[in-house]
Amino acid sequence: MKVGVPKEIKTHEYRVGLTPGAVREYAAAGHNVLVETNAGAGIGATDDVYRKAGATILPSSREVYASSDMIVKVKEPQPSEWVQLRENQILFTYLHLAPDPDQAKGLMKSGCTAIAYETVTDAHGGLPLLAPMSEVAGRLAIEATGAALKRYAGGRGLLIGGVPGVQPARIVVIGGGVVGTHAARMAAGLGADVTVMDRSIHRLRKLDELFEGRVRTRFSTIDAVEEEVFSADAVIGAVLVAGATAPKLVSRNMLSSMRKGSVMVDVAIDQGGCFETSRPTTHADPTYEVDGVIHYCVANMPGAVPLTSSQALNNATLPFGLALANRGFSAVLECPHLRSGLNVYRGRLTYRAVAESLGLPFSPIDQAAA
Ligand SMILES: NC(=O)C1=CN([C@@H]2O[C@H](COP(=O)(O)OP(=O)(O)OC[C@H]3O[C@@H](n4cnc5c(N)ncnc54)[C@H](O)[C@@H]3O)[C@@H](O)[C@H]2O)C=CC1
Ligand SMILES: CC(=O)C(=O)O
Ligand SMILES: [Mg+2]
Repeated sequence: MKVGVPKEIKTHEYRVGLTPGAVREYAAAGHNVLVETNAGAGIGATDDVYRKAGATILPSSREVYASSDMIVKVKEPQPSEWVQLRENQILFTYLHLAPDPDQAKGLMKSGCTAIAYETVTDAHGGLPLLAPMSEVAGRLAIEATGAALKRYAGGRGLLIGGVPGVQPARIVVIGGGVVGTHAARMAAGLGADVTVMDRSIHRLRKLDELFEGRVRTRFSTIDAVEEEVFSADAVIGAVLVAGATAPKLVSRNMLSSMRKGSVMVDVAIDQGGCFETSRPTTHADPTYEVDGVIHYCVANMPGAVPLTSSQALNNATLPFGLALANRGFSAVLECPHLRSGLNVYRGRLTYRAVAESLGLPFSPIDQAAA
């Protein structure tokens, strides 16, 4: 199969769909990998490094889209990319369609077969292609918190861990999955006073065992969220209902009872965000203020550390990408985990939570592919 890797064009997105190491694996399996010139610049991988790994370098994304049977990316295609996708072409990347009707319609119109990393499943009930970037984003969320809490950035002027004799920051993490666990680990490691909230008692039990008393856990009800948020110096939004728009757990009204200069980091922003006042921001201008509360809502946080992130992402995507390259659409029909990844097929939405969030018709894959 011809596998295309365009350069990412989202603002400050430095990751790349296939690292040179992954290209070597595809080439060894007999595939022809077409890489846009400079696609690996953000991770310091030159065109020559890609050539040595077995890739053919093409001068622009136009040639890559025109010549490839499958496109492997990181971020959702931008409008200039929707129009280059076509029927029978496989798109393998993050999509986050639920809060993005234009993207969904763009992909439907293209006729392509779009598999979203974030809804591919594994045998343990996890999301193996979301997990590595959630690990990165969870850890970065605490770095973002530390930066935003600084006085010159508009924050309260608190050091996350305090110092002996002075209390640390109170950090509340809503959602105790992968992002939440990694945020809690970083925050506790810095000496913060950390509470993780979740609707899953199973997750709370796991976290209680994992952190051995260094992190408090709390079942997430409306009352409990209110109480925790009002006394927090920072709130991390880390909830997910796979494929669907994130539930809004912190309302605009609640902000007026929060401390001025406190910080809200909405990692769930790529699914629309779990705070009513969240709107997507970029690494170029990551924060804004509402009612004296600093908001950080960058939708591609791992793009800031592309060396770590591209490697971690490729480790996870490689077996699925190779299955797609080896068997084409049959891999989707045969593998239940890739099947869960299918969001758009020949103009139809094939993921129920996405269709419901967008208020558009849902077509089960068997019906869409019949
Ligand atoms: N902004 C960025 O750059 C990135 C954003 N993300 C996003 O972060 C979010 C979280 O991802 P993961 O941690 O991997 O998901 P996950 O599925 O591992 O964890 C989500 C947790 O939220 C909990 N939850 C669901 N509804 C809840 C509610 N109403 N109240 C409290 N808890 C609730 C679930 O029980 C689960 O434990 C996703 O939207 C993901 O796309 C992930 C990576 C990068
Ligand atoms: C998960 C995601 O949206 C990202 O890594 O940018
Ligand atoms: Mg994102």
